[in-house]
Amino acid sequence: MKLRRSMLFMPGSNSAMLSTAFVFKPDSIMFDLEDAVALREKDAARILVFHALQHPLYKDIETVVRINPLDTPFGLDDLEAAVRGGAHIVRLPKTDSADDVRRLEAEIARIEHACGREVGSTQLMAAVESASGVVNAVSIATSSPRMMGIALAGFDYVMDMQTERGDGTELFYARCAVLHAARVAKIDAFDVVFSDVNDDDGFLKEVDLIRRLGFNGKSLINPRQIELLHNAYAPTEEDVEYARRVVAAADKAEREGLGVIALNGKMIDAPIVNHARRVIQSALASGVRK
Ligand SMILES: CC(=O)SCCNC(=O)CCNC(=O)[C@H](O)C(C)(C)COP(=O)(O)OP(=O)(O)OC[C@H]1O[C@@H](n2cnc3c(N)ncnc32)[C@H](O)[C@@H]1OP(=O)(O)O
Ligand SMILES: O=C([O-])CC(=O)C(=O)O
Ligand SMILES: [Mg+2]
Repeated sequence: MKLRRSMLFMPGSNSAMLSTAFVFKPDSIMFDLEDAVALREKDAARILVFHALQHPLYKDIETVVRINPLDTPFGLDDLEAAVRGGAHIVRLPKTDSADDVRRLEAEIARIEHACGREVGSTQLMAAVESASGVVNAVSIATSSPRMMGIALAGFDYVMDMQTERGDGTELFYARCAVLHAARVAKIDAFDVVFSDVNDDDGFLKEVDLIRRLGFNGKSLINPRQIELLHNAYAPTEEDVEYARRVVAAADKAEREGLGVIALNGKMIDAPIVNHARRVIQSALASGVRK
């Protein structure tokens, strides 16, 4: 089971962070060339990220580069650096339509071919940050076999919607739309950045909501959020114990040729057994909640 709970952003211009970030062990690390990088640092950041991608310290971790959109003066140069540097995933911000992804895909294939990287090996994800992006989420998510994920980017999205971040009501439709698009396309879904790095309670409340909705994980901005997120996503010992009993009861029922059965008065059928197997797999991959 490939876990993608935490995708840690870091400004591509920050050489101190680039040289230490791998120690925090997020599931994926995201070098940002877009909004975390000042205009006059764009070129320097691109070179730093190109070198960081090839450093042996990053060889065991999934790497993502958030490029600038292709209609900016930086987008294509960013893409060259990301693909030639060997990024596993390119994240396209401010994706409004499937055409944005298709244009990116064509450029990636050209660069892979030119630099001798296997054509098709660079994966893609799209961040939707506007009403158009959210409304087009299904066509964006299904736009390319390279797509591995779709993310909701809350800050630009609430601006486009002429509102602001609040208790989550303002994101409810967008979260559901992005999540459904991901499940239609069979790719991963990532929730928004939580910006107050000192508010653990607020962060955990948001994580509880998005975990129950079904998101694979979240974009993060600070290493202190990683452990909190991973722990909240791990199943509890009771969940695992119950899942084991469900699977054992289902296996016994199958040997005896029975279909639906009951365990402690609760119906056990195929979806419930599948869920139980998933809980066990996820405990094997992430451990149990502390
Ligand atoms: C709307 C958007 O587009 S969001 C996406 C773009 N934004 C970003 O990439 C922001 C990334 N995050 C950051 O820059 C920072 O975490 C901030 C500015 C939010 C907070 O900074 P600080 O208050 O200094 O964080 P904090 O005190 O927790 O830092 C502790 C250590 O972790 C490091 N650190 C902090 N954030 C990160 C990060 N995202 N990646 C790697 N290392 C980090 C710091 O360098 C510091 O290291 P040190 O102890 O060796 O000096
Ligand atoms: O992509 C993200 O998660 C962060 C971002 O740009 C936004 O919220 O506007
Ligand atoms: Mg944004």
